Amino acid sequence: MSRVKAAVFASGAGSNFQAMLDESDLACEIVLLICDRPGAAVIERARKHQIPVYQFDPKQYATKEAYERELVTVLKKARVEWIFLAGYMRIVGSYLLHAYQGKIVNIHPSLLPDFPGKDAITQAFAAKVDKTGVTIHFIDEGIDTGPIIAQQTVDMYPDDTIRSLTKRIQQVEHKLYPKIIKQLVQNEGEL
Ligand SMILES: Nc1nc2c(c(=O)[nH]1)N[C@@H](CN(C=O)c1ccc(C(=O)N[C@@H](CCC(=O)O)C(=O)O)cc1)CN2
Ligand SMILES: NCC(=O)N[C@@H]1O[C@H](COP(=O)([O-])[O-])[C@@H](O)[C@H]1O
Repeated sequence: MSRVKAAVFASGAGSNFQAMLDESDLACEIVLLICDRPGAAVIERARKHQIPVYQFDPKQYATKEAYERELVTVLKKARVEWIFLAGYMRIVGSYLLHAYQGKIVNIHPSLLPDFPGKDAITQAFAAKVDKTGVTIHFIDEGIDTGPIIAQQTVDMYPDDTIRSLTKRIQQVEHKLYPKIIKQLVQNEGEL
C-alpha cells in the first residue's frame, strides 16, 4: 500500500525539511517542496533528494487567492494529503486553508501563545525569559493561533546569544517535528 503523500512549504534554509528527509520512518512520503523564495537554500536540499520543487513568486500575482489556486491545483495533482509548513513566511489564506482543512501544520520557535509572528526567537531573547521552546500547531486564519499539537521547552542561559539559542531550538525542532508528523499521519490527525 502506498504511503500518504505530503508537501512541505518553506522559504529559507530548510533544516526542518532536511530533518524530515533524513527521517527513515516518517510514515508519509514527501512528494513536493513548495517555495515562495527563488534561490532559497531549501531548494537545493530538495534537488539533492530528487524531490520535485514548485517555486512561485507572490509578487507575480494580483492576490493571495490567485497563487493559492495554482498551489492547490499542483497539490491535488500530486495527491498531497498533508501540508507541513517549515519556515514558510507567507500567511496561508482562506482558499488553501479550506482546501486542506485540518491538514496544514506549522512549527514555531516559541511556546505559543508567547512570541507569535516572524521573529519569535528575537522576541524571547529580548524579553530575557528563563525558558522558551518549540510549538507545533494546526494553522487557522489567524497567525500562530491554531490548535496546539505539541510543545517542548528550551532553557535559556545568561550567556546565550541569539545564535546559541537558535541552535538549541532547532535541535529540538529537528527531533520533534518528524516525531509529530509520524504520529499525525499514522493516527489520521489525532495524537
Ligand atoms: N494562516 C496562517 N498562515 C501561517 C501561519 C499561521 O499560523 N496561520 N504561520 C506562519 C508562520 N509565521 C509565523 O509563525 C508567519 C509567517 C509570515 C508572516 C507574515 O507576516 N508574512 C507576510 C509577509 C511575508 C513577506 O513579506 O515575505 C505575508 O505573507 O503577508 C507572519 C507569520 C505561516 N503562515
Ligand atoms: N514564524 C514561523 C517561524 O519562525 N518558523 C521558524 O523558521 C525556522 C525555519 O528554519 P529552517 O528553514 O532551517 O527549517 C524554524 O526555526 C521555524 O521554527
